[in-house]
Amino acid sequence: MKIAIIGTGYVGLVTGVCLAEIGHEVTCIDTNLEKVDQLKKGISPIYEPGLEELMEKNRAAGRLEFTNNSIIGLKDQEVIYIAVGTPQSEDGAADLTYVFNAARNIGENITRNVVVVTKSTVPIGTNAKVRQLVMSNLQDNVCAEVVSNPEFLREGSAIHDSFNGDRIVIGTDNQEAGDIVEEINKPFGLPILRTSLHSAEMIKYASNAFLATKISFINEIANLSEKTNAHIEEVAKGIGMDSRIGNKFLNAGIGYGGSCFPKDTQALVKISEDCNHDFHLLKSVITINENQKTLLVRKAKERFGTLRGMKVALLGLAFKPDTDDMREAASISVAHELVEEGAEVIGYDPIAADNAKKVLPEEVLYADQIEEAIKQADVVFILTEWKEIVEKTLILSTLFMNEPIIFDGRNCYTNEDLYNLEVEYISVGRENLSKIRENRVAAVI
Ligand SMILES: NC(=O)C1=CN([C@@H]2O[C@H](COP(=O)(O)OP(=O)(O)OC[C@H]3O[C@@H](n4cnc5c(N)ncnc54)[C@H](O)[C@@H]3O)[C@@H](O)[C@H]2O)C=CC1
Ligand SMILES: O=C(O)[C@H]1O[C@H](OP(=O)(O)OP(=O)(O)OC[C@H]2O[C@@H](n3ccc(=O)[nH]c3=O)[C@H](O)[C@@H]2O)[C@H](O)[C@@H](O)[C@@H]1O
Repeated sequence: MKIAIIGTGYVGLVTGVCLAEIGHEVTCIDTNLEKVDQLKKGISPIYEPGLEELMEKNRAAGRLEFTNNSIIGLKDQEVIYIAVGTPQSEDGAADLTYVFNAARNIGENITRNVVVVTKSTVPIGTNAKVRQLVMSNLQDNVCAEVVSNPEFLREGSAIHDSFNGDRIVIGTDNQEAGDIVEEINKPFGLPILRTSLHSAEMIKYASNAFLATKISFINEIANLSEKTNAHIEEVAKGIGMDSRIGNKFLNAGIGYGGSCFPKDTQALVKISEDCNHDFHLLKSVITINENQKTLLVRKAKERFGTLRGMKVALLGLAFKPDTDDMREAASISVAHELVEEGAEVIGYDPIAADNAKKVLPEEVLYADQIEEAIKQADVVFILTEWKEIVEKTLILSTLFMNEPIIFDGRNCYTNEDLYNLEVEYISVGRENLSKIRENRVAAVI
């Protein structure tokens, strides 16, 4: 099938690469000339293990190309995907400017009947507006039908998720258009759910809101576990063994960040307000998450009294491992609070440091190596559980710090990992593990 994709950001690129991999002829269009030039040279604008290799394989096979010219890109296409950004506007709503521009662009440039497939996360009712916009901008005597096909991939494992996801949702009020999109997706071999347009749009927001709720819930249980001497990993394991609850997304820590959970939860609150519905639960999820981001700063202040003049190494700056994405990363809130408290901040991230420099306070210094960050530090904060950070932090802190002290926002270590090491270790939702060790040692003596 001949397919165009409007918007070659993260989702557009991954969608294009995966559709080409299953045999379709794909043209990815983007208005950002610099991005298109990079892509034509085989350079992905996003860090994701394996993405560039798959992109190159399909470009070489002639199934994948990139352009910033939508007249050429949209000509003779049978199916056009919209994968442009839907960022958060000031009032919390999804900003649909890019989606509506893409819809107008489609209307102006299509030369045959098309199916327009929306991958972007959009509020309920948006796809109907997309169809109206396409139809009211047509230059030729052609027609367009719309299908909502929300995306559920995770950053850092997007290619894997596309071939191993739990479901593909195809929402449309036009049976024939839905059949075409179903046919396109069959080679992925995943369960396909057909729904109405509105239900598909709602499924995407409800999925992200539910996952965010799970995280805020486990974080509240973690905060309570600290006050009641329970151990959050044991608690999470115990509740997760109930198949009705499930064991995923129960990792307590310093909250969720990224390009989607924060903006999509805000957008769903705004969608609710617009229907005169007060979504109490989701508003609490957002508030809990905001508080959780700076939990380590509060713990450090409690431990030291003041952080003024202390050198704090922030290990891991991206919102999660295996990505260079800094959008809504906890490190932003943590670095701002630390600078306000008068601490000196040394940031380290294996991949995201360049992006971090654009969003962290200018007072933050950066280390090129994890060793360098830890050597300079009085205190270490773990913010992102990169493999390198988990493997090296504990041992390097004991080697290079006079009085090693680690505040771990991602619960990377167990009591066994700390065994025999002279390090003070403070994590989330667990009794101070180093204290447990001290008590055991005292008991033995
Ligand atoms: N990033 C993620 O992990 C996921 C994102 N989504 C949703 O997918 C959508 C896209 O997200 P990202 O890929 O992260 O966005 P992004 O911001 O990385 O990329 C959007 C791209 O669209 C381009 N663009 C904007 N208007 C255009 C136009 N009229 N014509 C051609 N190109 C245009 C921009 O230059 C940019 O390259 C959003 O609605 C997001 O909520 C859904 C699931 C996962
Ligand atoms: O709509 C989207 O953009 C995507 O948002 C998330 O994907 P992503 O943001 O890439 O990353 P996740 O792996 O879901 O992690 C999000 C945040 O939650 C945090 N998290 C995750 C899981 C957990 O148990 N605890 C926890 O704190 C992570 O550290 C991270 O900051 C969803 O998982 C995807 O299904 C969805 O398509």
